[in-house]
Amino acid sequence: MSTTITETIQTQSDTKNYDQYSLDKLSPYVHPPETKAELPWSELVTLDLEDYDRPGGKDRLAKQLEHAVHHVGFFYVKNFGIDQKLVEEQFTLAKNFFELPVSEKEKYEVNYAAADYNGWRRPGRRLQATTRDNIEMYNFAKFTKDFEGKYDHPDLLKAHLPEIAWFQRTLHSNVVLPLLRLFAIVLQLPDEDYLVRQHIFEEKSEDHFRYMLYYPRTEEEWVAADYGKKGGHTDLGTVTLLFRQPVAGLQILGEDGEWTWVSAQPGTITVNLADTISHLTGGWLKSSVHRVVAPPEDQREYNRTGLLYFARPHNRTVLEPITDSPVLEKAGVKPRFDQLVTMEEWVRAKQTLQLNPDIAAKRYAESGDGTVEVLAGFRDKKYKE
Ligand SMILES: O=C(O)CCC(=O)C(=O)O
Ligand SMILES: [Fe+2]
Repeated sequence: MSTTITETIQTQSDTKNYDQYSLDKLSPYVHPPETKAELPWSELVTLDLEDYDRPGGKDRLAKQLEHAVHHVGFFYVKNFGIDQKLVEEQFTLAKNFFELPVSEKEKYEVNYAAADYNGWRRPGRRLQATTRDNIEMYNFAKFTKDFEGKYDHPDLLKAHLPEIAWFQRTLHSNVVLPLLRLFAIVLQLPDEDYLVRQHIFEEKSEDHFRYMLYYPRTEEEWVAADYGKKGGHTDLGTVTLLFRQPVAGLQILGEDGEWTWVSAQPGTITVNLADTISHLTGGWLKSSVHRVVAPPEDQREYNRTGLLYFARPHNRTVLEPITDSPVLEKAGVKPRFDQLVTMEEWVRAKQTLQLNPDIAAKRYAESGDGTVEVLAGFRDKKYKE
């Protein structure tokens, strides 16, 4: 089934001559140098996914995760079965995409009003303190039958859709699904595949793969943006995968109320748990608050390029706490909504706020207490510092 889609994409690509976009003709992405600054780094565990298929490996990894998923919400994975060269190629595609003229990129612009994330999101739509954001993105929906023909792409990316589709699908099978089995083991679910079955790649869900770019700012601009310190948020899906890149900026809010910096461990993906997995466990699995702040001074001049994958359950999933987990039962977790809510409703509600800053600002102003009701009694809050 998967190959059919990939083959279709391949056939579509082949009807046109995309020679000029072959990787050897693109300007290669080069990682900026690492910072020499001494920063308070987060202490995160690293899961070696090579251990997953060895005897006893899953239990060992689940043990290693126990604290991280309940108290921290962030960890690294390594040895996830994607050649580093293919990762570098995705960075190169991202770089070359962002270098296209605006007149080309805006043909693929996100439909903000429809709360549709996929496509190109232009920088500067969101207010950050007293200035505009410096972030540009391009999101790819899953390459599955539900989205076939729905989104067009610039030729540069069309020339590489088979690789992009493969990359996205492989992240799902090599990282997301194994992690969901490990979470099930941590929760002591009788069925290790319980969460996996809510995340079947071929079924309709809003997972997406993203190229992201943070533009450098002058000192004046950083002052106006409050150094990004007010950008604390949680992500809306199941887990977010963030490829290693060296420009520091990502910070996590710890249980002690202190922000620490996520470091760039070569060959890793940084994983954070997000809202949906938290909803499914009544908050027991931690959707961690994080933000991206001004890089240390020796890295301020560089573009900060990101490759991310956002995993989400099927749209029809009901976001109630799982009932057959002894761990959740013992903790006495409660539903986080005051009525039954599906993933589709949750995505629309939270994405409407994320994509339409004016609507979000108005609703925060109306509530007056720094929080906003996203859906059915569940509230998000603004982090001031
Ligand atoms: O770029 C990063 O390091 C994190 C980005 C992020 O938090 C997000 O896109 O939700
Ligand atoms: Fe985030």
